[in-house]
Amino acid sequence: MSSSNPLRDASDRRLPRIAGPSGLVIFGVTGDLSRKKLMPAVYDLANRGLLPPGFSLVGFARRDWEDQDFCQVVHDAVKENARTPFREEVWQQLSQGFRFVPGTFDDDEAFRKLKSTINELDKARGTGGNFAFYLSVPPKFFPTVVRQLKEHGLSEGEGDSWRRAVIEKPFGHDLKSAQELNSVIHQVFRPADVFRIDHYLGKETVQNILALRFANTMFEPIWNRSYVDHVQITMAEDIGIGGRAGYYDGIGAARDVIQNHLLQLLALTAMEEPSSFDAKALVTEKLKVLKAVQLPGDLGRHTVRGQYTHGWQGGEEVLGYCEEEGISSDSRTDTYAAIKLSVDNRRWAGVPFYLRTGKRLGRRVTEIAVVFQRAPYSPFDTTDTQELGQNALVVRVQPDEGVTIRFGSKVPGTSMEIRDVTMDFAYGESFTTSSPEAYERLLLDVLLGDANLFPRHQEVEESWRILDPVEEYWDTHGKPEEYTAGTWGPRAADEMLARDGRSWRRP
Ligand SMILES: NC(=O)C1=CN([C@@H]2O[C@H](COP(=O)(O)OP(=O)(O)OC[C@H]3O[C@@H](n4cnc5c(N)ncnc54)[C@H](OP(=O)(O)O)[C@@H]3O)[C@@H](O)[C@H]2O)C=CC1
Ligand SMILES: O=C1O[C@H](COP(=O)(O)O)[C@@H](O)[C@H](O)[C@H]1O
Repeated sequence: MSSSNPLRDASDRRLPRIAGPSGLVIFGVTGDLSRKKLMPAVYDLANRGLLPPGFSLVGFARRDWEDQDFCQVVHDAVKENARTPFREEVWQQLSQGFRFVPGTFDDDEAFRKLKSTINELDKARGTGGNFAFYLSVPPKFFPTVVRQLKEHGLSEGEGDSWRRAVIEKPFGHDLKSAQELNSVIHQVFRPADVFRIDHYLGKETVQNILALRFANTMFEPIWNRSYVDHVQITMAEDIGIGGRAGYYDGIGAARDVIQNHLLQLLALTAMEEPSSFDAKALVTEKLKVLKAVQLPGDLGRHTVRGQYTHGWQGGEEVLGYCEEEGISSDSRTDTYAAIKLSVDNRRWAGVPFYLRTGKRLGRRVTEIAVVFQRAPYSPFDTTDTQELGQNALVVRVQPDEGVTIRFGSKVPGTSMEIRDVTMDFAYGESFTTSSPEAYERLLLDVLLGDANLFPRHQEVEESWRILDPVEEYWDTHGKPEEYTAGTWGPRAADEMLARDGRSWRRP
């Protein structure tokens, strides 16, 4: 590793791969995602020494900014949200490659300027003409931007240089639109150059599901219908929609995260062991599971959607969804969704998978709880086992990353009283290195052309196949049930599980 390159730091061995000459164009650079995640991730990658010295970043947005205004915006975003400490020498080298192109997505002149900017950067910084275009924009603009890239000769590099498209989620709003979008994108980019982002796959704890299951011997023998009672996958957020009304309204919780993040978590939890960890082997196994997923017959009893109303959170008064800026008072968008699914194969037949997500819930927590059946026979007095629940293995995806195993243990004393206890693995205690942010990992993978952690279009389409009937059912059956902000969602969600003799975990 060259000591003359301030962008490199040999101390970080967790992400040893370094991107070759390249640059990144972010469309929608003024948005929430860009500010909170993408710009800080670029800086963190540079700080860890994983970007090439001439790395370049082009922001595209409808602002009347000069390059130095853009630099200031990135600077502020980095200071606020980067994970690694601010180092002046890294910043100086990185920011020399920052350019800004003002314009809207239908502005041909702006795309011509983008092309000349990329050519200029190639000469000035040695990007090799290799550029990734990150579409961090409202999904309805994905086709327009992709077409503009083709129209202006940006989608293909010269010689052996590469051009890649990074598409945010949700990819379409149903199966049909996802297929249409796919066809537009594939008319422009080769399949290997399309990176559909699902940032949950970039999370360390999500990748660890595969390590937990397939690097160990003790879990796999009980990871099936003979031992598992049910699986609960929860993605709870305490935040509301922030300033994202334009994106969120009409999309709702199920399209926003069940179609992608939660179904990916389900696929990783339920899939068979892949023959290797390359993209093809992983997608083969994930796809088999997604194809086996079925909805219950009666969607009225086995799905629930909700919408938060005014309430209190962390001691602060918060608005109801329909009172948020940009949301109409009669919006029927779901901010909470819960769905029961089955995985109809030999391993999982009869084991329900319950998925739930919501905004303005009691706490921010994402977890996968594999809940085991009760022992078939108990030699203990029932009074002694009143506080013994079901064994469970909980993958704590965030924020308190780790794994918990819950089991019964004898309470010290002269009687045989048995109670639930937990055994915990916490990342913070077992490892001294902190996890890279998901977007950091994924951006690096894009620059390296490594598609392992990106869903393929077949997975995306299979996920829409699962969700479409639910959305159609909801469209024609009333409106979401209200829940007070700061609680754990609508009452109907508790009733849904109670009918099955189960209850949601209170993480
Ligand atoms: N925010 C998040 O936490 C996450 C977001 N995503 C995905 O990322 C994408 C972007 O989301 P997010 O950043 O939250 O959205 P925002 O609404 O915050 O940002 C959207 C961006 O697109 C620009 N834009 C919108 N309309 C136009 C237009 N007509 N012409 C030019 N620019 C336009 C906006 O520019 P302007 O400032 O001028 O309006 C802004 O830069 C979405 O696909 C979302 O699903 C995925 C995971 C997490
Ligand atoms: O994709 C999305 O994810 C975020 C939550 O991401 P996390 O990494 O903090 O769990 C969510 O807030 C947003 O609505 C959704 O689009």
